[in-house]
Amino acid sequence: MLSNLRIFAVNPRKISSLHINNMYCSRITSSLKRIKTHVPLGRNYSSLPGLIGNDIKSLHSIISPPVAKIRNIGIMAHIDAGKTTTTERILYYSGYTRSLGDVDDGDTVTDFMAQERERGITIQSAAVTFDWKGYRVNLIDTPGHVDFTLEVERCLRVLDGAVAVFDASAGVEAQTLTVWRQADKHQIPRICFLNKMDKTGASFNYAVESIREKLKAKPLLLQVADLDDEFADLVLGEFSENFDLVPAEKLQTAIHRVTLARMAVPVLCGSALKNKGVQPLLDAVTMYLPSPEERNYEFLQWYKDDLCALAFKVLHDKQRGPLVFMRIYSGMIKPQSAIHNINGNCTERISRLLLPFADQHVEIPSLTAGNIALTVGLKHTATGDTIVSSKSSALAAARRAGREGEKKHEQNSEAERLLLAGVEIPEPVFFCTIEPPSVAKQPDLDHALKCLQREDPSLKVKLDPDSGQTVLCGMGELHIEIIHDRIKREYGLETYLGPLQVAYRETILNPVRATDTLDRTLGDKRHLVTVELEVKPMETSSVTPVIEYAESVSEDILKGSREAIENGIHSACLQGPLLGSPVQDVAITLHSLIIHPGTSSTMISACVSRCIQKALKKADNQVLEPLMNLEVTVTRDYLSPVLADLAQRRGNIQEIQTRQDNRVVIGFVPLAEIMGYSTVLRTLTSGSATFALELSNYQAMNPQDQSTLLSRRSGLT
Ligand SMILES: Nc1nc2c(ncn2[C@@H]2O[C@H](COP(=O)(O)OP(=O)(O)OP(=O)(O)O)[C@@H](O)[C@H]2O)c(=O)[nH]1
Repeated sequence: MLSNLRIFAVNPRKISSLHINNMYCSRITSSLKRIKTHVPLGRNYSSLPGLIGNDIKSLHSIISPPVAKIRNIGIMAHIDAGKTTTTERILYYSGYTRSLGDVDDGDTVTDFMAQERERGITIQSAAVTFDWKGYRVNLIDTPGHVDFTLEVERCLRVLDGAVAVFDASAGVEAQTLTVWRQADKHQIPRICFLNKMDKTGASFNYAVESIREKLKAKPLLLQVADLDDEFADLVLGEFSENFDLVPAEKLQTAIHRVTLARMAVPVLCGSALKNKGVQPLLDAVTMYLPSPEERNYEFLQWYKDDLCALAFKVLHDKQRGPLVFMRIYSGMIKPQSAIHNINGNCTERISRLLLPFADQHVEIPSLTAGNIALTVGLKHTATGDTIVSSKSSALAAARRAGREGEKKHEQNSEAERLLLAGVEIPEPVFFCTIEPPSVAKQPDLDHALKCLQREDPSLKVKLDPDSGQTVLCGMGELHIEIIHDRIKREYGLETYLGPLQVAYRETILNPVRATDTLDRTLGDKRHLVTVELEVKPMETSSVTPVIEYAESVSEDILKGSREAIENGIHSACLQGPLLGSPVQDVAITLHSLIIHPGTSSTMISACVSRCIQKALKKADNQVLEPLMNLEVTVTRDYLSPVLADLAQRRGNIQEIQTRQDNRVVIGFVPLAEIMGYSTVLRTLTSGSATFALELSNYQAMNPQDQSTLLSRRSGLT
């Protein structure tokens, strides 16, 4: 409840004694209902924001503000914590929208994709640029649903700071932990916003404790006293003598420093829905989160003043073609100029340069380091590519990086270190076939899938070698559903999806040796290869096979045929003998390879591949299935039916926590058993429970479950 808000008073002129890790909190006993809000609560948000017209304040004339005044910020949280609502309020208070969008009414600015408006969830992150008290803030709204984790990772890579939004009645939830870990990985300074303080069951103390315990972070409790005049008077009057006098800017600088060093996280609270605490949050963003020049990006020294940027998002626009969002780390981008893509090793031309404002874009003449730009005209750049001004500039940077690497005895290749993204693309866990309405439409479907893959590297598309059908592989049911929907809406193609299937893997339990000979004459050429190799199980998990060469295999043979051998190994491991699933956790040792002169590399690959397939068939095989971390939040009354249902789904319950009046069931469950769980859970609990799922690992199926699965697949049951 708002009346239970705990507030730390910061006097803008004088500040009370400061013990950063043990800040004073005071309870406001008076209801904050008396606070006057200056926000009209009308829902008549005028459809799309445009820069001309009354709804949107025009952008400041400064296109590239001083870098110290830039904040590249992301908002991250568990699903439904209120990121989108908070973003809408931020846009309202920063002056860019005249009325408030509402996720429940489906008229928010940042959730501009049709599906987002209908489903009320954030799917694609949209960059929004606005100004606040002389600062330029580039804000990226990131999705909370686990199916879109990669979107979050990608966005975190280009941020200098983040706001973690929590539902104050739930504290730290499953997905908060995931995004928190991701932010740790990218060393992002953060502030916390405890949202939904108006909700029954909201507890400031509980949420702060969960930040301390589950995230292992040190919360700094802050709230500016100007939310409530009466409270401010108390602090400035009666209580002021209790505190040492510390100038406000000294306090701010100290908080800024500890936030930047990630020694602690400032915590603010409020209610985005009820328009409470949003301006202080914006102040905190500008005061405590770092500017781009305060982040220590090691690679900047290699580029000096040359352009270095990261393409972190690609969108396809029907009229303008691919739009590429870029974070500029150094140098400048101009329209009508060429850029070099290090990943693709290609040079292409930017035709236009835009400043992103949700789904509206302002044309600009140039943009400098620290900013987020939107470029038009790049046809080959994909999400995650590193962009520089020219090939020679990349070479110069590589030389500098090489020198630096030598000093530090680093092993990485120069080119590798120049690539900025470093975002791991998780392996998809679901797949299904997709078919166009007619064979004639197959090229259109291929085009749509190619465009969607450039936008979303977690979407994989394969061809089923047996049926020739196109197969979609994705991160979850929702992910595949959204892709299907987008093909229909954005590319006008009505496609048919086959049943959703779990992506299993396979491995072997014992080492096996095999030999094979391929002898084929094509035209007047004889191709003859003999190979002997061993496939053995590995203790450590590795998605790709570990390849070893016995000493008996001569250097000469390897020099000419290494690529062909390894291609053969990789292609053989894509299809295991049990289910045709990828084979993992294996090491392959090549013992001998005899090649008749003139044998083509395709034949060498084919022979190696066939030999591995033979070995895999001889081994004892094991199916590995994706195991999910599951967290179900349910009221006490419904706990028993939820547990009984999970037991039938091969669920393994680890812990049942108490969270206010709710019970939180934490455990593991095989993905195959949890398909369509949202509908089941809704029915079981009359819609009162929520759940979060995340891939934990691949685990060996027990013999009975494995044989049931194999019989089902072969049509015997
Ligand atoms: N009571 C209360 N409800 C809120 C508050 N902020 C948001 N909500 C509600 O919480 C629900 C989720 O809000 P969103 O803003 O869509 O949350 P989100 O984190 O962006 O959700 P995803 O994009 O799906 O991850 C909506 O029904 C909002 O109206 C708040 O301060 N108080």
